[in-house]
Amino acid sequence: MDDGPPRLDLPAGYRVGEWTLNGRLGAGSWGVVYAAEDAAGGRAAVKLLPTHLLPPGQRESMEQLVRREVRFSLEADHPHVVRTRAALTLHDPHRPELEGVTALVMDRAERSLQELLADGAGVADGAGVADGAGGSGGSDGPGNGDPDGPGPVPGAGRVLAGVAAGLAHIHGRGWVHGDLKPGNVLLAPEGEVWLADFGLTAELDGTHAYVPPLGSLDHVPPEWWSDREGGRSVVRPTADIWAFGVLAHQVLTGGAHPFPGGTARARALAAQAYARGHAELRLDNRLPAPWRELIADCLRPDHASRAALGAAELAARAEALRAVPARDDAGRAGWGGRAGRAGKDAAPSGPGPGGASRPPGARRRRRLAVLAAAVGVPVAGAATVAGFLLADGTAAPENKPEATASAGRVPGALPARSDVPRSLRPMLTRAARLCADEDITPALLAAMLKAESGFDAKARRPRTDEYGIAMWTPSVFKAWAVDGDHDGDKDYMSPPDAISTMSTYVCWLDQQFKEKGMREDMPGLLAAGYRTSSRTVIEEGGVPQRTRSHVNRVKRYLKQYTS
Ligand SMILES: Nc1ncnc2c1ncn2[C@@H]1O[C@H](COP(=O)(O)OP(=O)(O)OP(=O)(O)O)[C@@H](O)[C@H]1O
Repeated sequence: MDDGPPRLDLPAGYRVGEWTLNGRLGAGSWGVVYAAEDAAGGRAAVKLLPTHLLPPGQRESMEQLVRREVRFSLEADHPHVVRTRAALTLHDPHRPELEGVTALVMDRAERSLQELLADGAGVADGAGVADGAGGSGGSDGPGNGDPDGPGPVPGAGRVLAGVAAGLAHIHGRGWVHGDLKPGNVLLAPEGEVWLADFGLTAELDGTHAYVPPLGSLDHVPPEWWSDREGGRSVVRPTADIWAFGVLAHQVLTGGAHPFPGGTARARALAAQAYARGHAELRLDNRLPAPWRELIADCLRPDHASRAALGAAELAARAEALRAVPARDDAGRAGWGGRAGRAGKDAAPSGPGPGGASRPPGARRRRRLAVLAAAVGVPVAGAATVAGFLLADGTAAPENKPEATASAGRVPGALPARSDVPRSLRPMLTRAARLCADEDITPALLAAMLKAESGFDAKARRPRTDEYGIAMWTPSVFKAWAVDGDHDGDKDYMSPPDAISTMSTYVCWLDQQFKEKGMREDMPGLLAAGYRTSSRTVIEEGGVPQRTRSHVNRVKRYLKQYTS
């Protein structure tokens, strides 16, 4: 990163809309970012994008990028994407240099992943923005550092799971981020992980999009160098998958790039040699096996072979690995992050299938074993985004929702007599099995469906853009979609797809709330989160008033189904 030509030095106290600037946080290639506070003293960050200070030759394309950045920043809505609160155009007769500057007001992070890596290790990040830019400082690549050298960044698994979930959201919306690198991953004070910087984000037109040939040389895939049309780069979602592989390697090794070389250009050449079959992929030998497999899948040499791994599956696998110690030598695992519940159970007792470990505990053991087996193989139609998720490859007997290793009824299994349509029961059971957390039960899903649509597969509420049995908003569904009936497509009007997707989404909500210490009244929180968003529930510290009557209905039905 450099400090970019257009510098805007604004004093502390300067007002941008309702926000007061409070010192500069940093500058990227074409943006300057300031700390800011809103009228109530809330933290914010303001990014100024001063295209008009650029020479006329660059201005037009930069203006296009700024328009893109504004659009995608405002449209993205996911807990792992930085929230953009406003986009303003500045005008100040006393400061002509600000005329027409775009200001993006965002939630403020503590620092970027790049800064975290740089604190603990000599690290490679973006190497300039233009094709042909020189290298930035960086590591020499894999395996050649001190074996006791820099460890994984604190919370490596959590950070990577967050990045992958953000990416799954972006791809689910039909976009490519286009500039995934540690400098564009923000870490917030409460441990949140946010993807940021949509300057190179593009909407896919079919399978690909075109962007100016800009980006981090350390994170662009090998085909980036040759895939050009009319001076623009062809980008596909697999470019982000490659970038994730590089970034994951860096995060898990404290900064080592997966390809050898003292400069970004040299590392890029090494990646191209590998892509042409002239060199093997040699990942750092300290990586634990399941992470190594995932990174190797991300770094497959060409777009076509990489395309087997979609971002939703990537997110599911990263989520499953969040608790795997970030180094193979468990004694030294530099694991600063909080392990999730599955993490505690998955304390290593030796590598299992795919290198993952076997936890104690009957119900969870079976489920996590399935998960471990799923790691490293494509999990068609079953891998999902949420925490604690599994590939549901081991189908339970269809009409025996209660079937488990133990006798007796499982908490949350549907009673034999209830108003839940018979045809939905196996679906509900299978959907609940997608989530290994015991809060997510067939009974809870049934109660939510009844409150959402009254079990009506054709339900529609066009005014609020909600459809089908689980009342999905199509664009939101797209970001989470699961092919519940394995028919090759994901359709919010199809009950198996809608219900499986509801389960994975609710599973993820459950995890978000627990991470924030919210454990009381989980069915209420989940029903409210499903109606609004995790962020709304977390910000309001519980069930928002406006969802109370809906939530009470869900709880009433749940009581019927569990009493
Ligand atoms: N929301 C935020 N909260 C805190 N810091 C931020 C935020 N957004 C950006 N920053 C910091 O500001 C600096 C510059 O931001 P950013 O990288 O987005 O600019 P840029 O011009 O798009 O950069 P580049 O194109 O080189 O990636 C970075 O160091 C980043 O850590």
